[in-house]
Amino acid sequence: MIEVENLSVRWLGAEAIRDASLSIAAGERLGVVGESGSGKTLLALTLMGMAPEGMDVSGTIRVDGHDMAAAGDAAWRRLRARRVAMIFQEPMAALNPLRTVGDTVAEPMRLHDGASRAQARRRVLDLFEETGIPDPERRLSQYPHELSGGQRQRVLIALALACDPGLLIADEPTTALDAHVALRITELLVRLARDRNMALMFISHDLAAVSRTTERLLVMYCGDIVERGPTARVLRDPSHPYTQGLTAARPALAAAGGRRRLATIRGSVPALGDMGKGCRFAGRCAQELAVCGETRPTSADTGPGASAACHLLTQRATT
Ligand SMILES: Nc1ncnc2c1ncn2[C@@H]1O[C@H](COP(=O)(O)OP(=O)(O)OP(=O)(O)O)[C@@H](O)[C@H]1O
Repeated sequence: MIEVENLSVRWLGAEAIRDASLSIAAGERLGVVGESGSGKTLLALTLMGMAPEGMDVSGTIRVDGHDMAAAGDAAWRRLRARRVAMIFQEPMAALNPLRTVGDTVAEPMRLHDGASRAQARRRVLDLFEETGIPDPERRLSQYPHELSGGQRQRVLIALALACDPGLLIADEPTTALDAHVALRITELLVRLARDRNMALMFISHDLAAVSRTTERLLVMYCGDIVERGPTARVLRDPSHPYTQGLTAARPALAAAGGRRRLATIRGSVPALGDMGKGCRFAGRCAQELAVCGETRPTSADTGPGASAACHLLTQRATT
């Protein structure tokens, strides 16, 4: 869907991105990790034609085979309206506090698709349902501050999906969320990408989230793509020193012996599915399991005695 060749982004003579080449196929889930300032967000913004003013962009960006280097502002605007959408790490900052979330999500439908008020309302309700926003009818007329952080991130995802993009770029979408809600959001992104055959570019510092969300991984360091490959392989057997340092800093469960401990607790893992709503341990355990490349348990929000089960599992995971 997107092909990038020899992309460089310079500012005041310094190269913030150097000679980057990558491609993302329809329906593919690509992770991007790298230290702060390595160029992840800039790469994403450049793919949307939104590199900050004054930056010098060179190289080739092709979307659906069309060369965007030669494209004018109108073509980039069309691309952002129709093909590529982006969500950010802090949903509160990305939503207009003075508009209801229903109106916010309806706006691109009315603007770009010419949908009537009633048609847009219907589609917003469908999107709220698809993205798991509870009680969608009531939410339509609520303002961002009336929703939880996880619900706001779902609204942003619904907004990004409003015009059915071919690629969704998620720039650290779980950073502002607790581990359990973060797990749910990554599950949602994977489901949406699969159901819609939508490509996903998932930028994160969180290796557990990257490992459960993406199939392929790019590692950025000081503006260079220094490593790439299947996510599980790169995380298991990193070759670049930066990636080696990053993976060495993962939770203890993933370190030597983690697999043994994992084998011990594996029998308890399905219990995660019954854990209580808001149980942070469940999210954390699930993340650690995901880091180890193990199948992630489902996490339904039901079940009595959840925190006791969770406590037991956490104890087992840490001993
Ligand atoms: N508007 C701007 N003007 C000048 N330099 C910028 C601008 N935006 C980003 N940069 C520079 O580009 C480089 C890459 O920044 P970028 O935001 O892409 O990093 P990042 O990898 O996303 O970091 P983080 O993980 O902290 O979000 C940095 O050196 C940053 O200072």
